[in-house]
Amino acid sequence: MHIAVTGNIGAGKTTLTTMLSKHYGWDAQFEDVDHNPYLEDFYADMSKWSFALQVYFLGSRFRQVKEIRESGKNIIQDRTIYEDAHIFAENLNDMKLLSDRDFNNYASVFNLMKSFVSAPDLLIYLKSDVPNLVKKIYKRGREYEASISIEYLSKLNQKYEKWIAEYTEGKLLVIEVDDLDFVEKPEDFGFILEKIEAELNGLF
Ligand SMILES: Nc1ncnc2c1ncn2[C@@H]1O[C@H](COP(=O)(O)OP(=O)(O)O)[C@@H](O)[C@H]1O
Ligand SMILES: Nc1ncnc2c1ncn2[C@H]1C[C@H](O)[C@@H](COP(=O)(O)O)O1
Repeated sequence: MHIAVTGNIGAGKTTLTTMLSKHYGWDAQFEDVDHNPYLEDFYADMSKWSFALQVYFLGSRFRQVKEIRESGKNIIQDRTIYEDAHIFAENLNDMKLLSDRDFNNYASVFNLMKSFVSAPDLLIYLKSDVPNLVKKIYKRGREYEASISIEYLSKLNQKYEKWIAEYTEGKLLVIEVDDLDFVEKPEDFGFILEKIEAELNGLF
C-alpha cells in the first residue's frame, strides 16, 4: 500500500510522515532536502537555479516512484511527484522565474514519466493557511528558507487548492491542520489516525 502526505512548505508533512511510519511500521520515503545540491542556491537566486532544481527533484522523486513499484511494501511518502510539476514548476513559470522554454522542456519529460507513476492508494492533504505556514517554517529554522516570501507561499497555496479540488486519481483525505497540534497533543494525532483508518477500511 502506498500512502502519500501532501501540502505546502511547512504544513507538517515530514512530521506526520515520521509519526505515521512509526505508528504503523510503514517504510517512510522523505524528500531529498538535506543533501540537495541546489536548494540553498535556489532560494538565493530562484530565476538562476529553478530549472536545475526542478530537474533534480523530478529525478529524485521518480527514483522513489520506482522503489514504491518494486518494493511491494507499505510505504508512506512525504510529497508526490505531481506536486513538483503541478505546483512548484507551474508556479515558477507563472512567476516568470522559469522560462517558457525551460518549463516546456521540463513538462515534456514529466509527461513521459507520468505513464510510470501510479497514484497513491490514499493522498492525505495537510491544509494550512499562510500565516501558520510562516510560523512553522520559522519554527523549523532552515536558514536558507528565511527568504521565502508571503507571495510565494500564497501562490503555492492557491495551486494546492486548485490541484486538490480537481484530484480524482485516488482516495483523498483533507486535514485542516491549523487547529491541530498532532506533535504535542496525542488526542489530535488520534483524530488523524481515526480519519485515516476510516479511509483505509477495506484497503488493509
Ligand atoms: N500540527 C503541528 N503542530 C505544531 N507544530 C507542527 C505541526 N506540524 C508541523 N509542526 C512543526 O512545524 C515545522 C515544519 O513541519 P514539517 O513537518 O517540517 O513540515 P513540511 O514537511 O510540510 O515542510 C516543524 O518544526 C514541526 O515540528
Ligand atoms: N519541486 C520543488 N520546487 C521548488 N522547491 C521545492 C520543490 N520540492 C520541494 N521544494 C522545497 C520546499 C522546501 O524549501 C523544501 C522541502 O519541502 P517541505 O515542504 O518543507 O518538505 O524543498
